[in-house]
Amino acid sequence: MLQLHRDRKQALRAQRVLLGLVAYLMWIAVGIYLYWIDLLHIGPAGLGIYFLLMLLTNAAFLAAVRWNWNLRFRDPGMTLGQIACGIFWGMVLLSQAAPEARGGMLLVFVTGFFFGVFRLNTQQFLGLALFASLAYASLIRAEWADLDAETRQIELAQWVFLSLILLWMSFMGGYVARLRSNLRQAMGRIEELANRDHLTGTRNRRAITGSLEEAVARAETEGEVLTIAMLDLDHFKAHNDDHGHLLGDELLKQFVERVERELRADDIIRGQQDQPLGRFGGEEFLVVLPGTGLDGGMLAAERIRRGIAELPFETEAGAVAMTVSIGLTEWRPGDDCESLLKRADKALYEAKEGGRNQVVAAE
Ligand SMILES: Nc1nc2c(ncn2[C@@H]2O[C@H](COP(=O)(O)OP(=O)(O)OP(=O)(O)O)[C@@H](O)[C@H]2O)c(=O)[nH]1
Repeated sequence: MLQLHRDRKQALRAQRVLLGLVAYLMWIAVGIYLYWIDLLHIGPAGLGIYFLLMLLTNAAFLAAVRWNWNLRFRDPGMTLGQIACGIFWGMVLLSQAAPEARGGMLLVFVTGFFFGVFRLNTQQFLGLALFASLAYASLIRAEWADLDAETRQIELAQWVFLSLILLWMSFMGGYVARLRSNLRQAMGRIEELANRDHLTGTRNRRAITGSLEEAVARAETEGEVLTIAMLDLDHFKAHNDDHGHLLGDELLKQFVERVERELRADDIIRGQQDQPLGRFGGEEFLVVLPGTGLDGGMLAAERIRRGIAELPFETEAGAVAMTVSIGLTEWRPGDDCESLLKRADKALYEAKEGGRNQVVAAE
């Protein structure tokens, strides 16, 4: 597929503008055919200028997406504007066509409304339908005096049918737009569920590994520093054995809350887009700190360690003291995710061996 923009959403919008171009080309074919069978009032020069101006509006929409001017609008897809332009250009050609050609032309004309399905709600559809209906009414009104009785009847009938079809399309389009919005919400929810750890509510292994892969790629291509920390609760099995699995679960949840609080309060990490913590496995957690070197990572890890050890956790079974061991390492040239994780694991093992409740940076 033609790559129209580096940004995925903008590329989609540009594709829609090109779909609009297809509709305009279809309309141009209609114009040429009508001219050929002598059902148009304008000559080749007028027709050429008309086609050119029409295509220029389409090009303007494409340029707006290409150079991101559209992002300042509430609807960056510019759906309403594009359809309104389509209606305008449609009406211009309809006004230049012989009355007997208009019935067929209207068939092609209404297809432009399908673009509304991408974005518009029922009210906006109705607004456009009203605009098109009034435009056609004023077109007939302007020619009324020159039309014979039979043509007047036909034109009136066409206007009524056009208005009815547009009304129907407005409700249908609004319905599809609602379906689309429900679908988008459901997709968002599914994505959220796919990335959350159901017990602690923090990001799961899949999500945090995704962040790690992106950070490693940026370290490789842009030379951005990166530090990761592997966290493992100390003697967690004993807590489970002493108080039961449910209390263990409660401790894990409270642990995550505390770590997230410490990370949020950290100046180095605060500006990050994604939450840097994820549950890697049972009582093991990974913190990914892109843009942070080993010194900054050390400060963050120490802060977490202290935040866990300084106060016992309040539970139904009373206060439970917990500590955490942390293995830390910085990205080095040639590292991939696996080598980085392996080194962090090794440092974590040393922290455990060294007596737990401590942070060890990899050699
Ligand atoms: N309650 C609860 N326990 C879990 C969960 N996931 C893992 N565990 C427990 O975590 C414990 C991990 O024990 P070990 O790997 O022996 O480690 P440890 O007791 O923390 O000891 P060190 O890591 O050496 O300090 C096991 O008892 C697991 O059953 C969970 O989701 N909920």
